[in-house]
Amino acid sequence: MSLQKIYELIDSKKQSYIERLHKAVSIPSVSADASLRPKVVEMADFIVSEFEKLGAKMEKRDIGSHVMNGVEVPLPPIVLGQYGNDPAKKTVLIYNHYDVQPAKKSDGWDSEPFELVVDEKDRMLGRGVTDDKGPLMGWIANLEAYKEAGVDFPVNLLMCFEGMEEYGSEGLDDLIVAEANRYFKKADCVCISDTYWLGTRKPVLTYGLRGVSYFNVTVEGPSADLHSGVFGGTVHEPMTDLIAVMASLVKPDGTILVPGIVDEVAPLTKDEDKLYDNIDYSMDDLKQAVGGEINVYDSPKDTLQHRWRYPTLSLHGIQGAFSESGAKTVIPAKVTGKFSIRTVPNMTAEHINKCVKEHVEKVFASLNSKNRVSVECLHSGSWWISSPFHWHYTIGAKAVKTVYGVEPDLVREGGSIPITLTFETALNKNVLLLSMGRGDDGAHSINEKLDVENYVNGIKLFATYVDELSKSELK
Ligand SMILES: C[C@H](N)C(=O)N[C@@H](Cc1c[nH]cn1)C(=O)O
Ligand SMILES: [Zn+2]
Ligand SMILES: [Zn+2]
Repeated sequence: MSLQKIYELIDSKKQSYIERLHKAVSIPSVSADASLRPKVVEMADFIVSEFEKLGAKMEKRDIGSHVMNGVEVPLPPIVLGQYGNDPAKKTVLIYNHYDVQPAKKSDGWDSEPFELVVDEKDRMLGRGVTDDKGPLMGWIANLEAYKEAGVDFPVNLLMCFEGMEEYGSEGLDDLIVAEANRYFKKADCVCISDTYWLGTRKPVLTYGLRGVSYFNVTVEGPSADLHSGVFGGTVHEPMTDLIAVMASLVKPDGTILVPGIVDEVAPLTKDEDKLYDNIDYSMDDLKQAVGGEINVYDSPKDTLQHRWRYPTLSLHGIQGAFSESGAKTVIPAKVTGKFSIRTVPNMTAEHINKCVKEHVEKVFASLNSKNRVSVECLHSGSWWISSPFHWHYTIGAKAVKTVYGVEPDLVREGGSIPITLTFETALNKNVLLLSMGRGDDGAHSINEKLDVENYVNGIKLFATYVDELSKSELK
């Protein structure tokens, strides 16, 4: 009965939830841009103030600084929080991130990325709406809904929000390990909402993530950019060398060409293969999500296996290269290629680093260039895999069934949340990934969106999840 009251209240407060997300989106908390670091801190302050208004005890933990492009920059704080401390109640630790990927209107957005708009299809557009400000605002709305409905919040909440997830979660590991038996001691389980449904129709529970190792490969030679008419063909050009190195990493069909990378990949067993048989996903879902018929594999099974359980290597960009419109005839003096490898069980960061370094140096040597090359791993985070048959997933599935009327699909995610494994191992507690947005939300892309329906139902899902957790025997 009280859940029904909360659902009605959530429905009636929809507009105010959209307004709160609007405010959050208007703070460009881009962790990868050092000049926007004050905005990341402003976002932390916004979260603290919203939770404090509801009576939560919040604090900001300073975790020092890091070096970005040769400059020392303060890291944004980790926001910790506590709501309720009743020994008779269960305690869940929630994690979200308040930083976002970079975005510029000129990337191809139809609207200003840092101004939330609701379109005619009732979709909210703006950077971070689905990744991960919508889910974070969803938790605030959940607390608020219980309070306004006059219903006692059924569990104790511990909170951990970071502002560096999109940049390798720097500094968070140490804090979690240090606080595992202090701030986080009472946690019975961990809930992370930073993933998406597989498609657009069916809710999911996510029990696996890939890891990520992100690399810079830099080629430099001349002391300054050169005129290509004067020097072209008479000097070794860094960009030509870099393109040769980048092209040696991966085939157009996605096959990784770095020797040794796949050596540690766990073989696919028959039982694991069967898990892919009944998942609600079609080639059309892929086409819709990417906006074109550009599939490498012809079956959903192969597509999902290459998203979830095989490594992939993607090329992201070249820093220092001419990239404006027009026709500048320059030979760039120093260029840095960026690529990442998504990792899976049982790959290790050490082995990947070694393989990449050896390969790049070998390919570069074969070019007989007089330029210099260097390789750097910017960050690496581990893959994570759990059991979807744990009691925590059972209550998550019950909550999904209550809100959506269907059993969730049990899925893995091709993306990475580097801190998940740290939570699981340091706290020795189960982690559940509870998704709010849909597979076509366009996280990290232009026109990132979150359907208002998913936002509202996501808030109801959080409300139902804490209710189910309060009734659970934790086994
Ligand atoms: C799945 C999650 N919402 C996400 O987007 N994670 C990022 C993490 C990351 C790592 N390096 C940079 N960002 C991702 O998977 O790309
Ligand atoms: Zn995210
Ligand atoms: Zn992200």
